[in-house]
Formats: sequence, structure tokens, C-alpha cells
Amino acid sequence: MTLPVLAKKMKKLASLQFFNLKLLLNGESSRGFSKFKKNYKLKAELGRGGFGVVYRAVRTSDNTLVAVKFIERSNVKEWARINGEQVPMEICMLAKCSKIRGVIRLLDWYSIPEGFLIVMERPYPCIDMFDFIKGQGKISEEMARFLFRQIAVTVHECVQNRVLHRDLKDENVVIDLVTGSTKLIDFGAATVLRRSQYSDFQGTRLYCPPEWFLHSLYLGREAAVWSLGVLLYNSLNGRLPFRNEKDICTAHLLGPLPFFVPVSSEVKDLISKCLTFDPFQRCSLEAILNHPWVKQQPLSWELLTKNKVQKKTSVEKSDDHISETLGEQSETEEERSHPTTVSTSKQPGTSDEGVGLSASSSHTPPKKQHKEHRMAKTSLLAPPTSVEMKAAVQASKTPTQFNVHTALKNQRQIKKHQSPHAANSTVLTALRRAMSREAQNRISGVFLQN
Ligand SMILES: Nc1ncnc2c1ncn2[C@@H]1O[C@H](COP(=O)(O)OP(=O)(O)OP(=O)(O)O)[C@@H](O)[C@H]1O
Repeated sequence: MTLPVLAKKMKKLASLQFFNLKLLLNGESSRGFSKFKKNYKLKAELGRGGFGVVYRAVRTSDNTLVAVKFIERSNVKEWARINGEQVPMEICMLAKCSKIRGVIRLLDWYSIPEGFLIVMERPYPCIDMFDFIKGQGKISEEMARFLFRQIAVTVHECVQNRVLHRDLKDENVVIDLVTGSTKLIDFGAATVLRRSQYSDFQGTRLYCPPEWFLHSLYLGREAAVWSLGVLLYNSLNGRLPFRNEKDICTAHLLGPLPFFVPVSSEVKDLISKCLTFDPFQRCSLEAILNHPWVKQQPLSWELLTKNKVQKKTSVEKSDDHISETLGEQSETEEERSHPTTVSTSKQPGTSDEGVGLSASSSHTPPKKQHKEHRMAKTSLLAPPTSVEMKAAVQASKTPTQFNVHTALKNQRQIKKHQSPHAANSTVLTALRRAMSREAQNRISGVFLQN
């Protein structure tokens, strides 16, 4: 173990010890784990990303369905203060947007030595937009309009509240399956909006604009518009427009993006305006909201979902195995009885390839690719190596000499470092540790009383 690593470990241990000492001296705070356990019943895992695990839970006082996200202290990159208490920026940004209809509502948060528990509303039944699109292969233009205009309005409202989400993607949009209303989640990369350029980035690279890869700089609103363009393209085609940094930086040299489904010229126009290479020529968030395609009244959710066969969706997945591990009961009958209207049947011919177009030196879509839908969440894709980055920059400078096929050969590998099982046990261990500490506190409390 190298010296800096050892020093980092010692520091982490010291801060944990300090936290425990504070608990011992002051008793547990109103945001401690025992309070959490008293107020919420933790259930099965709901989803996970690169930075946290999200659980289903129920508020015991009124049976409200909630989602609880556990984030490890060591994963927190930016901090902020709420009422004098130091919290991850994610909590602060969520709190700032809590009045926005299209943002998931922050209900509560707790601080434990291992990390933070963020309690959010949980629409029921719901599904994230990635699974929604995956379930259908692709969605119709009408459905895309219905969802996209809500998301664009929400992003605009966040910006007006000076919050920049910085990780706009289908995985971070939850759809209420009863009403069709969308909720923006995961403010883990969010930050305060400013006029000047940003030189740091924590979001998802495949949704990131070319200026970041080329200059390591981006403007907040302009980058958000780019991500919205990627999201809209993905909704319609069931795949991302770019599969790596090189694509992002050079696609504009190859002409208009290919579409794998027949769509209107209006939506193509909107996508190309969002995915304009030059950030200063790119359309604004306001221009998106005023675009004729967005302004057109969408069909109602009932009509859009009318002919969908009721099938078992991931929302209804049994959570007994994890509930058991956590020593909790399974979902209530009431929860299970809600109908779902969306088919999530797997499309034939789908590949397990992550995202994007196939390596091709032009934008002509080969027929075969029609069925190659996106199967992996971007948070599970490995970040590019510095060699790939250099290739992307080089490609954008010398487009005619660049050999697309060779550059694409060693792209994208599914992250191997974290099997779901391993990550799961890390979190469970953390939560168990907190539970047993609470039990110990109780025992020592009784002991002291006696
Ligand atoms: N409030 C919620 N209601 C319903 N589902 C949710 C909620 N919050 C999160 N999820 C589910 O959990 C998944 C992971 O959540 P989230 O994106 O916040 O985690 P993350 O670790 O920050 O992910 P990433 O690596 O993409 O940043 C989501 O894609 C979604 O399916």
C-alpha cells in the first residue's frame, strides 16, 4: 500500500471515529440511523447506478411509498450546507428544486457514518425511462413528444432555480405509469448554475457535448441542450446517437445523423439544433420549448398507452430475496394490485452491446442495425482511456485521415469491477453495521440506565 493511499485510509478512519465520538457524546441526532429506522421500513433494491443504491421503502407513519438512496461518504465529490449542516451537493440541489413538478421530491435525509440516506417520493407504479424504452424497443414520436416536452420544461425550471443537473439521460427520468408524468432524479452531478464555463464534469460521457472532450470546458445551458438532444434521439431510435468521444466530436463532419425509424422532419430539425457542434450556434433551452414540434399538443397518456398489453414490468418484480436479507417484509398487497400499462417484453434480435451506431465511416444506417437496441445503462459502461480521448481529439482535427474502423475496435467494455452481488453486499454491510451499532447503543443505554 502506497503512502498516500494509507494516509487517505487513516483520514477516513479518523473522520469515522470522530463521527462515532460525536454520536457518543451528543446522543443520536434527529438525522441518525435509528431515527431513519423508526420512520421507514426498508424493502427491496429498486435500482443502482455508479454512485448509489436505491431501495424501495415505506414511511411507517402513513404508508407512503418512498425511495431511499444510499450514497457512500467517500463517493461524495461536492459538498454544500443546509441549515449549517454539511451535506452532499446532491441533497442541496434536490432541496432547491423540491417545488418543481417534474423533479422528484426530496422528503427527508439522514446522515450515518458510512454515508447518507436520501428519502424521496416514489411514484407507483413507475419505471425509469431507460427501461421504458428498452421494454418497447423504441417509442413512438407521439410518446417521445409527450415525455420530452415535460423533461425540457423541468430542465428549464431547474435552470431558472440556478440548478444545473449535468446528468440528463433516460436512466435519470422516472415515469409515473398511471399519469405519464415524468420526474427527474439523480442530482448527484448537479451543481449551481453559473454564467461562466465549467471545467469539471461528473455526468455521463455519452451525453456530454464535444466542447468538453476538445477543450475540457463547457457552458451549463449549452451542455444541457446537447444532452436533451441525445435523449430525444435515443427515445426515438432506441439507441444513442454517438457511441464514443470520437463520434461525438466528428459526427458533424459526416452529415446529418441517421434515423433508424421514420420520423417527422420537425423532430429531426429539433434534434439537429440541439446537437449542433458549435455551442454558440446550438439552440437555447427556450428555443426548445418554442420549437413547433414541442409546442404541438401531444396525445393524452391514456390514448398513448391504450393498446399496450398489460404485462409484468420490472416495477412488479418480486423483491422477496432482498427483503429477506434485510429482515423486512415483502411489498404490501396494495402495492402489488396497481395495474401497469406498459409492455416490457424483450425485442427479438436485441444485442447486448451497450449503445450507439456501429462503426461506419458515413451516416448510412445498415438495415441490420434496426433491431440492435440499447441494452446497457450508460452508468455501467467503462469510461474511455486516455488513448481513446486522444484519438477523438485527433479525429476532429484530421477528419479525412482518420480511420474510423481501427479507432472503434477497442471501445466500450462493460465495467467488471463491480458485480451486482458484490456491490449489494457492500451496501448491506454498511446498513447492517449501522443497524448493529444502533442495537449496541440501545444495549449500552439500558446498561447505563440500570
Ligand atoms: N425516487 C425514485 N423513484 C423510483 N425509482 C428511482 C428513484 N430514484 C432512483 N430510482 C431508480 O434507481 C436507479 C438509480 O438511481 P440513481 O440514478 O439516483 O443512482 P446513481 O447511483 O446516482 O446512478 P448514476 O450512476 O446514473 O449516477 C434509477 O435509474 C431508477 O431506476
